[in-house]
Amino acid sequence: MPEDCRPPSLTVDGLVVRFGSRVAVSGLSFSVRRGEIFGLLGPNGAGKTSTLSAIEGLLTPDGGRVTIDGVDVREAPLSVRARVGVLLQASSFQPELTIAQIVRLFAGLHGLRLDRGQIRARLREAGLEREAGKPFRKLSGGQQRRLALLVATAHEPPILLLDEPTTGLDPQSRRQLWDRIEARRADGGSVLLTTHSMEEAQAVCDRVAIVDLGALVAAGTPEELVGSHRDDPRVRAVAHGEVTLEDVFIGLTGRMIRD
Ligand SMILES: Nc1ncnc2c1ncn2[C@@H]1O[C@H](COP(=O)(O)OP(=O)(O)OP(=O)(O)O)[C@@H](O)[C@H]1O
Repeated sequence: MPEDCRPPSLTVDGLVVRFGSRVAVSGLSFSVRRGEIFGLLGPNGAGKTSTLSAIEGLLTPDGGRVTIDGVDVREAPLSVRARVGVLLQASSFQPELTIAQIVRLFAGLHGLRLDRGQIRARLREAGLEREAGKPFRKLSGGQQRRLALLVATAHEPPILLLDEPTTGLDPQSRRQLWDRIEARRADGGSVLLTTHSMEEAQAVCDRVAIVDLGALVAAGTPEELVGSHRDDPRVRAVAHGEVTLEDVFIGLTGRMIRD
């Protein structure tokens, strides 16, 4: 099947999320196909985390629909939990639990009983084998992120939601996480991630959506976005030379600092 004809596995259609009188997401629509890494880009407060929260069922949308393989997430929350892995912005675990205990515990929450050998194999894949007996509090930032990703994917969900997965990581840890995300794609998984890094969007995302004030501003492959906005005067005004994805992002969302 040609790549663009792959059926979407995750569809967000006219999503609205409000917090009191504040509109966090305002009629947002996009879809993520199987075997695709899709990036949600937007300034602080644009509504990215609220969108992920609505997809994973942590909050009830005030309008619109989220479907996973055609099933409305509000109608089948258990099926969503089985099909979606979530890596939050700040994942933390009980500081005194060992890494092996954490993996066993969270796999158990998904109904998986992992024996010692299976836990060891998963830790090895994540580059954490030597840390199996360490308490969580002793892990480095990169190790914590790798553990969080391992836990999020313990039940091998076909869809991954990653909220700023590489923020605060050193280049080595970041590259390793990219490799792991790309491996999920190679296995046919779908990945929706948020990022403030245009480098990351360009390096790993097949398509991106720029959102601002809860609404879609532009979507396409990073190359398409640069190509179609290269001559936009707002983009030209902020470019320092050859137009980049960051120029398009700032040109379309403005220079104003957000809260
Ligand atoms: N629990 C909440 N109560 C009230 N307002 C909220 C809540 N969560 C988010 N908001 C508001 O909703 C809007 C969207 O926030 P959201 O966290 O979704 O943005 P974001 O794009 O993820 O931002 P960032 O890049 O800073 O993480 C913001 O104006 C934020 O202040």
